[in-house]
Amino acid sequence: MILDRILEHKKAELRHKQSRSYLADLKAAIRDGSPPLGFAVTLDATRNETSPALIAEVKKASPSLGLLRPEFEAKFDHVAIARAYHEHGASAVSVLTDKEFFQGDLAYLADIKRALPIPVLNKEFMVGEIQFYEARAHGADAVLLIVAALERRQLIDFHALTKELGMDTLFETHHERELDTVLEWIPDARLIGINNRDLHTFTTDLDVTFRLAKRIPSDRLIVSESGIHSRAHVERLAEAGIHAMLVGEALIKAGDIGVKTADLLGRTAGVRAQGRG
Ligand SMILES: O=P(O)(O)OC[C@@H](O)[C@@H](O)c1c[nH]c2ccccc12
Repeated sequence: MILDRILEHKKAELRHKQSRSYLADLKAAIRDGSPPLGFAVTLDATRNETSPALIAEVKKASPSLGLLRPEFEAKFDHVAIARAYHEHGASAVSVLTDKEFFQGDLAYLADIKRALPIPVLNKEFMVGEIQFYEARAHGADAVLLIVAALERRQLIDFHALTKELGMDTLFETHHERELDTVLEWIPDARLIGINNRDLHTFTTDLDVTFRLAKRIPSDRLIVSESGIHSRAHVERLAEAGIHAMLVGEALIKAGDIGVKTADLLGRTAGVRAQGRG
């Protein structure tokens, strides 16, 4: 399936990054950069009864759809997109940095971090330690660990490294057994992601969130990921007590990204947003 292909490619990519001087450069950049913002804390503080906190994703392409908008071929203004998210109520931004399958870039992460005061998640396929230094050096406040992609030992060690670097970990699950692995082996896992997308078929189903959420202790923050397209979806998530939601496609493909952001959150876009392209 696609995840296996991506992981294979990611490991090959990492083999070219294993020089001591690269790690030393990243550590120096981390030392000279600003400290991370609290990702989980921000989500918790900005959610309300009618809407989970929004993590809005800067996503240029996906393996199933290719470019999400044809005009991205000529111009992809990642900072303008992130700014629209922020101005219309997103609590945090997720930035895809994988080049091969999502046409992302670590530079997008750094640019967005510099431009905005809200926390950023580095959306990557983490398979080696160097990537955590890269994430932090480019401004990440949180990273994603995909439970289906990692051994138990890696989950534990990568989470420890993430914490050491001052970032938060979002654990992504899709099946009961993956969720149980996290709950059993990572006692301090605060942010639990439930990916509604089946990586074999690419179909999304919000019921995955409702099913898995029942097993999650109430002291955790639940993040519903993928396939969230309408205000009706968001209301169902809010009713189920879901704390946060990760949305890419629906926002990126909207005629007006800012208006769609506000719409998902049940707000009307402000005057500042009107008349924008
Ligand atoms: O574009 P969507 O359906 O709103 O989904 C966003 C996000 O959940 C999705 O991009 C995603 C979830 N987990 C991932 C892991 C890697 C890459 C991408 C993802």
